[in-house]
Amino acid sequence: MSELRIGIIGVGAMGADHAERIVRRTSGARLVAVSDPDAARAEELASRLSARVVADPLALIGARDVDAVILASPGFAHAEQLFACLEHGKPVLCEKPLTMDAASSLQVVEAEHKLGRQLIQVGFMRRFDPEYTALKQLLDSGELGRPLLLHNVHRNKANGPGFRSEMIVRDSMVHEVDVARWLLGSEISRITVHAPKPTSAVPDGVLDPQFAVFEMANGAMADVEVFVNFQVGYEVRCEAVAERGSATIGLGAGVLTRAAGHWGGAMPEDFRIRFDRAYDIEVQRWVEAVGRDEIDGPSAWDGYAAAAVCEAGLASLSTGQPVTVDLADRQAVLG
Ligand SMILES: NC(=O)c1ccc[n+]([C@@H]2O[C@H](COP(=O)([O-])OP(=O)(O)OC[C@H]3O[C@@H](n4cnc5c(N)ncnc54)[C@H](O)[C@@H]3O)[C@@H](O)[C@H]2O)c1
Ligand SMILES: O[C@H]1[C@H](O)[C@@H](O)[C@H](O)[C@@H](O)[C@H]1O
Repeated sequence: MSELRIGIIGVGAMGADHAERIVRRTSGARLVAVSDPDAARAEELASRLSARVVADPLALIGARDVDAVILASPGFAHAEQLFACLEHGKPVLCEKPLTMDAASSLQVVEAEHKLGRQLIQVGFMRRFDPEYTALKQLLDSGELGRPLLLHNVHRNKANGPGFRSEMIVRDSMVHEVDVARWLLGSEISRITVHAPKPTSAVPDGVLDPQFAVFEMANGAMADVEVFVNFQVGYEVRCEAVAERGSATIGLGAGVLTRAAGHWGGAMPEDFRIRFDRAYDIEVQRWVEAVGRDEIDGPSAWDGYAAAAVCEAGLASLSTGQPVTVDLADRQAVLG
């Protein structure tokens, strides 16, 4: 197969990281074009990585020498750019969230379904992280019995003052929404989001941290703490409790030391370090799947289901009450 020619839209933190990944660590793929309203940022990256700049993201999607697209623009730009990818029949790896709300996410699912081929993969990279995949295999093996509970912790060192309460649900908690659906093999039927008195590190009105409880359709439950201004470092943990045992991941990436009355190791600064291997595997497998005219990871439906849960989560956040998730019937939508 000839090399997959990739265009990247949005080259901020994540898009620039993916650009380096395509150029330096992905086989069978080549970066040909980038697009970003920050022209200087796009120019700098493009000249460093020998790609070209296309000012208009929709023109990049339509370009004849772009076989596939990585969307790393902010979530509010995804819907329009996804529809353009579908229109041009271009496979797309779309960073989460799929779109900003359940209704537009469902429209994306329906538009893709009409085409009769899966072109959209969503960037829920935990599904490619070696620790998460080992946990998934262990749970699926049945060795520990039926999974009953999932405890999740998701902490970021810091986020700018513009990172509002709803973004903590839609941009951060959405990862654990997908993890719970994937690890427990069930949709989330009800969500409750609580918030304690916020950390003094955030502006008035921002609810950080948040604590959510997911009730799964199969009777299991999951909880998640999301704290995006933890100040210390990046920490993502998950413990599954099953009938005959439990398993925890995310405790000790790297060397753990015992010295001077302390036990521990280094903490990564952010997601690019903690999930570096997951992103590499995600992108490599996506490139190979596109060559087979397939996707190999979270689908548009997974992006939509997560959006529907987050929408219910936002409603719960404002009242503290449980909110039932309004999810379309999968069979009716996808046949
Ligand atoms: N999977 C993950 O772990 C992970 C990690 C970080 C970010 N993300 C996702 O990646 C996306 C980008 O996040 P980021 O942290 O890189 O943000 P960022 O702010 O660092 O970068 C976003 C870039 O998009 C550009 N942009 C703004 N509007 C645009 C538009 N309409 N079209 C194209 N580009 C536009 C900005 O100029 C900026 O360069 C978001 O969807 C975010 O949720 C995912
Ligand atoms: O967009 C980012 C990204 O998804 C990270 O993986 C997550 O830890 C952050 O909370 C979020 O803001």
